[in-house]
Amino acid sequence: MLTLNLLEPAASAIAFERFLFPDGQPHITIKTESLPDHRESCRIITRMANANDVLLALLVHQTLSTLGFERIELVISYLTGARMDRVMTNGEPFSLKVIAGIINMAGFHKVAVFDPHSNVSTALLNRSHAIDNTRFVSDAIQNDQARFPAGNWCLVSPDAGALKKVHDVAQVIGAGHVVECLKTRDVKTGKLSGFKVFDGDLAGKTCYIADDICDGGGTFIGIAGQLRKHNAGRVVLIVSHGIFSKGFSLAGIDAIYTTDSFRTFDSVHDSLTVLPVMTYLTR
Ligand SMILES: O=P(O)(O)OC[C@H]1O[C@H](OP(=O)(O)OP(=O)(O)O)[C@H](O)[C@@H]1O
Repeated sequence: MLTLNLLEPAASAIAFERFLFPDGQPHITIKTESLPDHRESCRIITRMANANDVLLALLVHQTLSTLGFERIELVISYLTGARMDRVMTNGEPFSLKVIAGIINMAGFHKVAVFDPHSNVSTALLNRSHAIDNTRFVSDAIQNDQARFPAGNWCLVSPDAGALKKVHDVAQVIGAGHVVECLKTRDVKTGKLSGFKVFDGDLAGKTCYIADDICDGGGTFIGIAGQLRKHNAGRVVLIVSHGIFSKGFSLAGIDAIYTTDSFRTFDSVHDSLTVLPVMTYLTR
């Protein structure tokens, strides 16, 4: 399908130029000479890491629609607001509902979201589906084992939110052992506590923690500390969306695998491997 690729402009079949006006407003000019005469369907691929990304996708939709495209699909590598999938505390917004409402107004024919935080994203976005993290997690484990051959290994679910997804991944990739963990986040302060590992002696197994997002990394530092108490071997973090707001050095984590779904990485830290998200967005 004809694609306008905001993630990788050089690979975009529909050519464009994008820039910011001096007041910060995003803008785009589509090179109409790159468009076919027959304009039926097309797809926009983008990250929605902030409000300007959301606005730009809507501007692109409006432009393509004006240029004659009837079926316009949207592929989102990272969806801002996906973590605010409920009203956390009285007086706070249900951000995901607001953002989904804005995207819905554009009337995309189909919307795909890479590893959304929860199924509330696809429940709120019209005609949407999730692209799961199975292929990414599988690639990360293969990549890691090629570099550090591991005898025994297990998949780790760091908290209740990740549990179902980790079991789904384990089934597809044939992971025999899933370690279930818990943490508690005080939604008023963001403070983490109560890290628990519901398993016995891990006997030096390599532990692959799989989750959607690493923000500050507190979840994974806390769980890695507990895994070590259970005699874990290498502890490896596999997260679809790497924010790394407090850097890439996470105590107790030996290696990190992520994608460029949320951000690009100018220089890559020794322990960090970035797999291109584009590989997982289209089949
Ligand atoms: O790197 P960190 O700063 O620790 O944040 C990352 C964690 O936060 C998110 O879950 P969240 O704590 O929002 O819990 P939830 O699954 O209950 O929504 C995410 O799924 C990770 O588990």
